[in-house]
Amino acid sequence: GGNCRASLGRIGLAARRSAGDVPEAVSPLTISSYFKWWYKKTRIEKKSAFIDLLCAVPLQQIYGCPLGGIGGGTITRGWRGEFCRWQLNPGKYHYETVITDQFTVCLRRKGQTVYQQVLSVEKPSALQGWNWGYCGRYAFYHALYPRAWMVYELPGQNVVLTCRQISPVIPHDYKDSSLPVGVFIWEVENNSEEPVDVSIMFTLQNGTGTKGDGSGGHWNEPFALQDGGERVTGVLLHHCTPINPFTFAVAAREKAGTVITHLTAFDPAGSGRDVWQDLLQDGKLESPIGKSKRTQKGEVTAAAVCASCMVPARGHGTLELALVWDMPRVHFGSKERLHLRRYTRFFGSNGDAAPALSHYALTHYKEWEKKIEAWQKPILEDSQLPSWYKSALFNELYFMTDGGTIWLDLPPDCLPQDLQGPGAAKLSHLLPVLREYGRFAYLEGQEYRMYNTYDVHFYASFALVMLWPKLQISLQYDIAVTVLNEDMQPRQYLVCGKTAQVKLKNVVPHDIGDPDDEPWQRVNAYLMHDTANWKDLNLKFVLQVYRDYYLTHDALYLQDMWPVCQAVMESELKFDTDNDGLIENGGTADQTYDAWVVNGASAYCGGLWLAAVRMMCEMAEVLGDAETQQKYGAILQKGKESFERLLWNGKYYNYDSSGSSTSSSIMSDQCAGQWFLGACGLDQKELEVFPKSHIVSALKTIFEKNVMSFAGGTMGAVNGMRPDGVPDTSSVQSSEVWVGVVYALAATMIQEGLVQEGFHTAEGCYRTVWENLGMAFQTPEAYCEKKVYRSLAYMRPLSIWSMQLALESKTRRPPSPTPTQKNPLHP
Ligand SMILES: C[C@H](CCC(=O)O)[C@H]1CC[C@H]2[C@@H]3CC[C@@H]4C[C@H](O[C@@H]5O[C@H](CO)[C@@H](O)[C@H](O)[C@H]5O)CC[C@]4(C)[C@H]3CC[C@]12C
Repeated sequence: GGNCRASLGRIGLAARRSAGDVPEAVSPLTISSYFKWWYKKTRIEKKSAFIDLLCAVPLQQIYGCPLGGIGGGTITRGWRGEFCRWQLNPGKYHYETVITDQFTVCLRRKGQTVYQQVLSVEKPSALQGWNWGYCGRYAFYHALYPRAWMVYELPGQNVVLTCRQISPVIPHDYKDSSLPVGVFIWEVENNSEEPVDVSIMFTLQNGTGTKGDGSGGHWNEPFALQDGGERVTGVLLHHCTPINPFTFAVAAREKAGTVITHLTAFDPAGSGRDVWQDLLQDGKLESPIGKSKRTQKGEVTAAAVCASCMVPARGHGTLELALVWDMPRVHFGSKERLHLRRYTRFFGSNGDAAPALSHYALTHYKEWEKKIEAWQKPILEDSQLPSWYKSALFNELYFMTDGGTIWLDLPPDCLPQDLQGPGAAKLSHLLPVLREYGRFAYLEGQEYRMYNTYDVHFYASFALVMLWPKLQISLQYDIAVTVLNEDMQPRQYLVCGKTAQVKLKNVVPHDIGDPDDEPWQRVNAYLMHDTANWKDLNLKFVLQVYRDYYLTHDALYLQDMWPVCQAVMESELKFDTDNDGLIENGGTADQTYDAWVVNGASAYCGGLWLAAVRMMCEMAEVLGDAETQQKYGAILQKGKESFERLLWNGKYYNYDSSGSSTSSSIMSDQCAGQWFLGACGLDQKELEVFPKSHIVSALKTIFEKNVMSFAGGTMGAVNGMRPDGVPDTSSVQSSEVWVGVVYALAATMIQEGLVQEGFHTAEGCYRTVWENLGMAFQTPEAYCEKKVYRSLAYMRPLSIWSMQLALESKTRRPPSPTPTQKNPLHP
């Protein structure tokens, strides 16, 4: 994708667009209120903006598979092996390649070093004494998250190195998946006729490439930990940062025939000649004992660990290294509360866990590999599935950890009121769930710094509920609490300019807060619109509650969520202003398409509404609440009729019923309600909400117009298409493709039997993002036909897991809840 580098632009206030491209809807008034807000935030308060439209992160087409489990921080490596994207402070990203962080190989034959090379194609100005510039033609990179493989064919040496990078991201595992570790397993293949001594040296700089690396006070020490007959040694790199101090460990497993040596500290700002010569001499490092001195202000330091073994002629050897980071206690940006990461439950919170974590990682990675293989194998070996889909399905999962993700542990003595105010006391299983499984949050996007943005999580939630269902349940409990609470603080919203309170009671929040503030304590970091008026958020809560119950059979969860569902549906009912059983949009961009105005009855929100009403009936039946069942049953009858009358045009559902010049646009997401109904088995004939023939006709129209008549059918589905086959350019977002929406659309197509169409539609997005735009491991929210994109590394594309659910359901429908599970109140 390198050829796109210069020509890609961004959508937003800083977009490199010609003036003529700016949609009429972008009012100068809002732009000026954003600018005023931005100025106050960044220049006066000296904080960073939750969405910075004026200083966007530059696009770098360099990323590969990240390291680390869920919610302990992540370190992303590039596909050329560099350590280049850092998220150690929760939710805060730092994009910097730290050139010292490298693997170097040394080969020795007959007691002489014959080859010593940094395994990097770079030729940096730093560390001039090292042999840089490995020829990229001899290196190969493969990633299948959470694993990656780097193969190096050492030129002229008859030796092949394969590094397996593994992170403990294991479905249904709530312990090892939380660990802030990654391992590098180096397989050495000696294809020559003589033995060779092989050393792999791992060098790591203290810090993450920020100014803080030189803030002084950092220091290193060697360590060794023997437990259960296994010995792991390495170097600890301590960081004395004022906020969120942490320790790295670079470690290796000692075993018969393997020698581990180290250098406690070296100067990465110098030539690096001492380290190089040390290794060159005998393939080992000096291994001094004792701690290093603390760094002075302005000084940086680094450490090295080297694993060596002899590989016989035509033989094979293995060297096992690990990188661990221990930042157990974290403050968010407000610094108001101290939080413990999930893994502290197993490894303690004193900040001295790096040796134990290293030992655990190096003695458990084989188990992790087995579990990951057992999970991925049936999909990888399914010859019916195309290769691109296998890559997309697993690799898009990078966002589960690299979405600024945080996974916290709650202290056992935590009280409901410690959590989030009065709402907490009303949910009987809130505390047990959060105490057992912790608290989970991930960003809307690396560039959109809001946790658990709920209208978007609706799409991504399939990945969470299918792979870590307890985290989805925990997240839902957190949302439920905020529904019951309010925040009466007034504030001005940037788009409409009006002042209103931050959070109303009985409505679902937009997000759970900004990690640069105090998430959970202060929700709704988003201040573009007052989302109390959004039409989709409440419905998306109800839809997820039933979907989660259908997939998990968790009756206690259903029971706890039921009053909350009733409360948000009551709030939503006021949007049915003409009492026709269908809600109306308010003539603003009052839903997830937050720059695309919608007025009156709409396919998107109206469809979500009917699906939610249908699910209310289902839940009422399960819970034996006849009155509520009857109430929503009557609304459903009336609403279905209104929906068809107001929106069905014989081929598809109109965008909205306002009769505006774009009312008849074809929206790619018009079947979102059906998507959820189908995923929960509520689409059978006698239960159907939308006539099957209408859904199939709508999907076929979307395929013909939004997919095949857009970019030659090769870029997925444009959000809005005019019936004459020209994209709807009435708003910024109608002419965008949203990757996560496309994967959801593909899932809906599969559910409805349009399997070929579904795969073709989704393939367009995968190939555009991962191949043509070079945006591997940073899938954006949106792109346009002509080289414009928006919001890199985004949550919504995790919706690809709904394609997998649709495929699995076709062969094996999840068993229906048993009668007892179905009706916990009236067994
Ligand atoms: C201020 C402009 C004019 C508004 C008016 O006068 O009516 C706005 C027009 C376009 C807006 C930008 C559109 C893209 C971004 C959207 C982002 O919101 C998040 O994005 C998701 C949609 O991609 C949404 O589902 C999620 O809930 C939101 O958190 C906010 C920043 C935008 C750059 C937005 C900024 C205002 C406009 C320029």
